[in-house]
Amino acid sequence: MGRGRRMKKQGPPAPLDESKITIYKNRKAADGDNAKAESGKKRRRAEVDEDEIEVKAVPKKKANKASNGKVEKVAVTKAKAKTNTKPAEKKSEKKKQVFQDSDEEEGSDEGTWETDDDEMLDDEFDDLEGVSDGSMDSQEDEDSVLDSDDEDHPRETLFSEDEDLSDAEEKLTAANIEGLSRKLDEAREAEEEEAEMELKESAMQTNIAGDRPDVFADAESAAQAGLAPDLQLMRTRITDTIRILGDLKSLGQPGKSRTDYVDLLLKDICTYYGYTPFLAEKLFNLFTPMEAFAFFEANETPRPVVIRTNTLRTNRRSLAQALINRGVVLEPVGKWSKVGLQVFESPVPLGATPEYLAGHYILQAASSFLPVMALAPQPNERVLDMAAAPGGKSTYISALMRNTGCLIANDASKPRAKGLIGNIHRLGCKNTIVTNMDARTAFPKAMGGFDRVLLDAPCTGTGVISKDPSVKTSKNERDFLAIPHMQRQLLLAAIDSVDHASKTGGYIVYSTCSVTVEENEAVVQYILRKRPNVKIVDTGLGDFGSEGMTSYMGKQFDPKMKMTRRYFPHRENVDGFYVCKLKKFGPSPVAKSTGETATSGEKKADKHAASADSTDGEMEIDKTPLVDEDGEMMELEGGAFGPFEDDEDAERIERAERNRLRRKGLNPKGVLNKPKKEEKKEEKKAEDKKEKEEQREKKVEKKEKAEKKEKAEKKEKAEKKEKVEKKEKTEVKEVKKSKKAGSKKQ
Ligand SMILES: C[S@@+](CC[C@H](N)C(=O)[O-])C[C@H]1O[C@@H](n2cnc3c(N)ncnc32)[C@H](O)[C@@H]1O
Repeated sequence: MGRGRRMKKQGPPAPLDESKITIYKNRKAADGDNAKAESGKKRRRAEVDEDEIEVKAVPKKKANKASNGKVEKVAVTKAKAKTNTKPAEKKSEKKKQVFQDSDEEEGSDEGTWETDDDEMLDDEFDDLEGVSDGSMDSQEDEDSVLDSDDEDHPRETLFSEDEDLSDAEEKLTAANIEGLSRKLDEAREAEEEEAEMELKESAMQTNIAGDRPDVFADAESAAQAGLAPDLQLMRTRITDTIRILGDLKSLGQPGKSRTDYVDLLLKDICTYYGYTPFLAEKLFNLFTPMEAFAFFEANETPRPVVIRTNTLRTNRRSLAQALINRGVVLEPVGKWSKVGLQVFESPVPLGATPEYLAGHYILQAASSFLPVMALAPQPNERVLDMAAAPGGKSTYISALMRNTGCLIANDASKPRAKGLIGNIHRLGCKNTIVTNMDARTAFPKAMGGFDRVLLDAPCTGTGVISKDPSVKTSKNERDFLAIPHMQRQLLLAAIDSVDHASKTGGYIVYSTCSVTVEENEAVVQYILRKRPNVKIVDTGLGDFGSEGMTSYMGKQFDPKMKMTRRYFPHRENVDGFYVCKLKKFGPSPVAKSTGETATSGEKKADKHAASADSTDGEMEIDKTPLVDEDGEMMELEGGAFGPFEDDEDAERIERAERNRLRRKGLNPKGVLNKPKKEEKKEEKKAEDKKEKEEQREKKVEKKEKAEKKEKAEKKEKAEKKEKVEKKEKTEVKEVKKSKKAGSKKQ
């Protein structure tokens, strides 16, 4: 799992600039060499002291030999060979067994491990405290993660009391300062050298040294040649175009506008990375050209493998110790979490170890810890996880609640709900009830009054393209209308299911694994308008991640949108994610037609509001100004940003559908009307069929009745006949008897 060794530590990034991109490329080019060099290096291994958990550095081979009695061959994934490797080829680098998807796995039942509960729980709750304190890790030098120089960074400290490697690695002592600075100098020199080489190389390829690069001529000649695109040249053109866009005045061709360059860049991005023009543009618009490039690049590499310690069964130190004993190379995921472990290398499949089967951990992307940390569920609360399968977040919630109170883990998909049940059993969550309902209509009708609700909404998945590259081509205009529509309905139901008077909570966390504004800030903006009884509050996730957007493409959002958090693969080296925390401070508004007032009982009001809003969107909103807990007027409308109306949505969806058909070369009228005619025909057919069936049923009934009657008549006849025969027989007998008696007398 050499690739794991190359993985960047998860944490805030260094600022992006052009040189960063060059470095990025160099790093890739150098990966091959580095990987080789590294395989020869000493590897991290550990031995665990009986009393104290200590991780000691042992040469890899030696450690393996010690544990297995022979030298194990440690798989080293080949680093990407060249910077110009086609992304599709890069992806063919299949994940190893160790990357098994926890979604699929239904675990065995509870294990028999006994752990020190207090210790585990303290560990976990320290974590939350740390989060709300806002103490976040700063970006750590990649080298500090990848290199395990035994002398400079004694591994004893890895899982020592504070459970954090980074502290130990960052600590300078008189003894190691010289070694450390020499190492840094060497690394910088090597990097500079490589950057220079790279520049020379790319200048040679395009003959642009010192000139205004003519990327258009380059593209044209490539098109004229009629050959398959040269990906190496295309990549160079992409970086050149980005460079030109950064200084159009001095680098741009006369007569060419910014739009011309952006169009060319988007075209190249579509070809190079394999996106549809629609999605490429949508994602490109989120960033500066240079950052967009970094984002598209990051989508081509897998994120680090992370496991979450299940504190209901063990603690992170014990788990790390057990896995290290199996030859797994790992380290804490970062200061921001005390339950996450980043796995660099594993000779055993992580989804099949005895610890896994005993429910000591779950394979879970680091970013998906964040919504649960923001939710901060407390022991003895009533919590709802609206879209819970396969249960990564539900099981974490349950652990934070220390298996007390009650967690409703709901999912609309039955097969996925089965996987959820499996994980809940394996991880030993005893405070959890699984339900299988459409949350849009089920909550709060079926259940309400929760202290906290998590809505980890179904989304387009633009944050997890590295895991599911099909998103690049499968998500269209229609999806970006229909999915946000569903997200809004779900979020309204989530809000209405919360008890605003909860003594401990009253919070809703909304999250998606998508980076688009339509699914994130725009959804939140919509519900702020529809539910003036909620406000955005701090997620408690500190500085990790970036602020939510307060404006986008000329639209303004609520200024508090800044408090929501965004995470990106190229910035934090985690899956793309969005987290928003809301506080409900009053009952949900009610429909005026009912004459019900907001004071007539919150649960009743919420229930009504949800059913009205979630189903038909016809509800009238009580616009009575609301003040927040501090007596301040709420900012509700989010400036110039227009409302999202359901009717408008329907129209947009129809328009998108018409465009889709036109693009396919079909006549929308013909196609869209056809189903209506066919629908009528079908309806008629169905009616006829039903009628026929009814007639047939009647016939059968009649027949059955006739048969019954006939049977009864036959029976009656037979009985009568029998009676007559019996009577005749007795008469004959009597006659005979009397005859006999007469003859005796004579
Ligand atoms: C992003 S996934 C949830 C992942 C989950 N929170 C976890 O951490 O494992 C979204 C889930 O929403 C479910 N879903 C989709 N529509 C739903 C609805 N109307 N009501 C409830 N669940 C829904 C899907 O079946 C899917 O499992």
